[in-house]
Amino acid sequence: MDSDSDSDASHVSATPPRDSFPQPPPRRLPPVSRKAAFSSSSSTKKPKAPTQPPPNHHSEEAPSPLFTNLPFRICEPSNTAGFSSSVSSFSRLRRASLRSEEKSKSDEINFVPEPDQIVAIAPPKSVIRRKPPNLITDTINSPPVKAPVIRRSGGSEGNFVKLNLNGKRGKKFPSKYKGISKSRSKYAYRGKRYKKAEENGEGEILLEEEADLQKLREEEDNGFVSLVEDAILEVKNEVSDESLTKLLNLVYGYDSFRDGQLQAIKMVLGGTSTMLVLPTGAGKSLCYQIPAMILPGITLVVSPLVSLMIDQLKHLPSVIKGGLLSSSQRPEEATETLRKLKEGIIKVLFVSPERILNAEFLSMFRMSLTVSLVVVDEAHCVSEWSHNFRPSYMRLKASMLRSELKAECVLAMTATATTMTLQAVMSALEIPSTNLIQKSQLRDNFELTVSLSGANRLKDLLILMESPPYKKIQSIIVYCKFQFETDMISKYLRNNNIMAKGYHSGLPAKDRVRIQESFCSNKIRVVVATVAFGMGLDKGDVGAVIHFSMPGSLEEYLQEIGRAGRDGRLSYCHLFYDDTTYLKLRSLAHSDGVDEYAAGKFLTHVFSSETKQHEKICSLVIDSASHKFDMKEEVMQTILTHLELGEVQYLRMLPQLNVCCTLNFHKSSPNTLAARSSIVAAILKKSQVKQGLYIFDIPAVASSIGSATTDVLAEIQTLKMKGEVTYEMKDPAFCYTILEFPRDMCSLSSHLTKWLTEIETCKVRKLDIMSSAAVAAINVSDTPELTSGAKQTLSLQSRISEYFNGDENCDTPSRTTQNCAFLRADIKVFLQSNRQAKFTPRAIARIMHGVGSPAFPNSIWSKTHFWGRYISIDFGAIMEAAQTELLNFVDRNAALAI
Ligand SMILES: Nc1ncnc2c1ncn2[C@@H]1O[C@H](COP(=O)(O)OP(=O)(O)OP(=O)(O)O)[C@@H](O)[C@H]1O
Repeated sequence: MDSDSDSDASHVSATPPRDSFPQPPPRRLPPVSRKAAFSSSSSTKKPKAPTQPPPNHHSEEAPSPLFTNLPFRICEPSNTAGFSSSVSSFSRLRRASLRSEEKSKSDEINFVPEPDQIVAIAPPKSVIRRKPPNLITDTINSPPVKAPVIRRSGGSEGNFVKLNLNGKRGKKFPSKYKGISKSRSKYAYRGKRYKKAEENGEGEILLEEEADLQKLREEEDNGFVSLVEDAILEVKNEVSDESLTKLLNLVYGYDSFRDGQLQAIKMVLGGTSTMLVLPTGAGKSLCYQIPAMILPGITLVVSPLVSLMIDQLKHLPSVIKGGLLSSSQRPEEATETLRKLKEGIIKVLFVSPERILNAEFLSMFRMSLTVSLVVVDEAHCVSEWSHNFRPSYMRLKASMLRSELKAECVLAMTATATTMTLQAVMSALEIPSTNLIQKSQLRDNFELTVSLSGANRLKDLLILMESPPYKKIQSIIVYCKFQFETDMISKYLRNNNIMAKGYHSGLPAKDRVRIQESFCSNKIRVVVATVAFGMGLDKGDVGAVIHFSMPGSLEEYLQEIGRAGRDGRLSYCHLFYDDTTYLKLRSLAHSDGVDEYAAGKFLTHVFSSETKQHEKICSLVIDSASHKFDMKEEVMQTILTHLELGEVQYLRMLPQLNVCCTLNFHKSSPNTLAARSSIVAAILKKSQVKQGLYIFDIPAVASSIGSATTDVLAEIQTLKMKGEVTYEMKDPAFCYTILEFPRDMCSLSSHLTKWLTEIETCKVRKLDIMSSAAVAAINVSDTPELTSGAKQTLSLQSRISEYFNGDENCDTPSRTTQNCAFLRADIKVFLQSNRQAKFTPRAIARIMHGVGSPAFPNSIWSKTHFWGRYISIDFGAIMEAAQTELLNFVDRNAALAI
């Protein structure tokens, strides 16, 4: 997304259409009933108190008179019934920006979960409640007893991830255990007492006192650990509701499981691969954390974003030791984690999909480690029909997990999957349909409203935020689509005395961490963010999520509103809808599409005759290939991954590399070094010498002597350390070795194009469905018995339910038109005035939609007055018209040439 992820597509510009759509009349906004968001599992439920409405995030107030001028009106929530969810239960290829998020974060990650650094001690009673991070359910009837938890001096939390960006070690995240800070300040005070006491000659007495205290602490630590051990043993002896609830209570302080948790935990403990669909904030993490305590081997958790992994690691209870491995980690960090894994210190390992099947990782598992459970978090990423397909998730096919990791049990978890996505995920992970646990995908503590927004959306936002209930809400996220919008909106809000900060993946990691922390500690009231903010964010008291721009799909909408109301209280989600944003997003949805012609050219290059040597290391320089085939980097990567992980394994991907190296010899002569090293000899043989500098292609050198590229890199690094050489590397490239040549290149390229076109169509359909749900909510008919907020909520709830449970492929009306009288004439003029360029129908359609591509970048093509002119005409229709005009153009020129 990364999103993580979080691409926010702001690199692509699209000009607004000349003709805007006629806009439906403005509607009014909402009230709704209040209801607790979660229900606990039946077996462990305490007798429920009569249903209480969830408390609001604001104090109630009459609607502001300001609202009379608005295109919408916000009413106070009433106790209207009908809020119970009848609902059961991004396909942008966002790898580049997800990677950039991973890269930028990698330098900041410093994993230091020392064993036994934190020890929580329990009172000598049998039931201790750890501080529950979030008191969500109405099932937690009694206030948790505070455990007298003490952290050993100098220790850190069990799974604390250091992001020591401001140099204030250990102050980045608030302690999970409030008691800890108290005890720390007690010791700080004791330290002062020591100084004084030493001065008074009483030092020895105090030292004795301290030793006693230390002993007591250790005894208490051991007390808690042994209590947990006993509870684990009890579950091992008999997996029952009682034994599991006891463990839950002891470790997390919760009285009961939420709906779906107990069932999932029991299935996993029974070794049954399970697909778990629970809404955002429902507590999916607990469904692998508890089994991880009980199962004998390691629990591997595959996560799409490093930021998400850090977050999950941070939130592991201290009794579960965790670790993290990602491709963006520094080698020392990875080595340290691997050491801890080998020593059995780590019980839960978070790993990126890229790392999970890497050779070093696998060899370790084959030799000594047992995997009891593989957890596929955000499992929708496995499917190309999801809103957030990650090609690297294709590595997680059950057959590969079985053969490579000997993993028998898989737990796949998501909050947002349509029936089609679920089927694809379950089939890839070989989870039988009977092993599906699916609860409503939408929590019922949301008031969902939509209003039509015109040219002055900023003003609309301000009016909304200054009106009840938003006025009194302490914690708000405003989502927008483009990075520049985050700065613009947050500045506007600040100028209007609302404490707001912008957040997007382009910000330095340090700033992102600071903003998230300030938001979590309520120093910032509003974060204005792109999709980069939020995944996994577990801040209980976010009271409102406002969509300044519409999301690209109902899945994205659900994920983003899912940041609100995680404490179970009624929360408010408002969406500003406008046709301009819808059309811009629709155009962008076409930016990853590929024509058969381009796919064929690409495949021919990948399997070019030069590379017809098995096990030869081939490379594809990203920039030049991207320009040559007019394909974005992430699209090329998707195709290569498909060639590696599809039905036939045509190639094996190798780590990406800067392939062109320029070497300067300083001390010994090149020949002297070549006599000592076969790698240097190969370098001399394969180099072009320019002005005394040796320029060579690393994969070519490695292939010539049957070595790996990493060996060549290691050799030149060693020479550099000895002062023998200096070097520079450029041209990042995909590297691969060919395992099998396609027998029929044409059918392979047509198969690939069909697949990529289906993904493109799916993405556009998701956007149309989102738009249609928003417009339906705006147009919801007036019925006197319900307030407009309640009606809009019901309308959106039913659309969401239909979408996630029904047929996603059903026809959804598009808000684009099929043709325009001047289109073909304009394409003709465009071709005549740009005779020098070689266009494809897709390239012309992109220009007419105002979408840049590697070969036709905005920086150049946005200057033509055709740029974005036909954004409201269906992309496919423009491609067809362009195809006809291109053929006419070629015929005409051929005739002229004769
Ligand atoms: N049985 C329970 N009782 C009370 N609180 C719980 C329970 N289980 C989990 N929680 C709390 O619910 C919150 C959300 O949990 P978690 O982060 O696992 O949700 P999630 O389902 O993974 O959400 P998302 O999909 O948005 O990441 C956490 O603060 C967690 O401690």
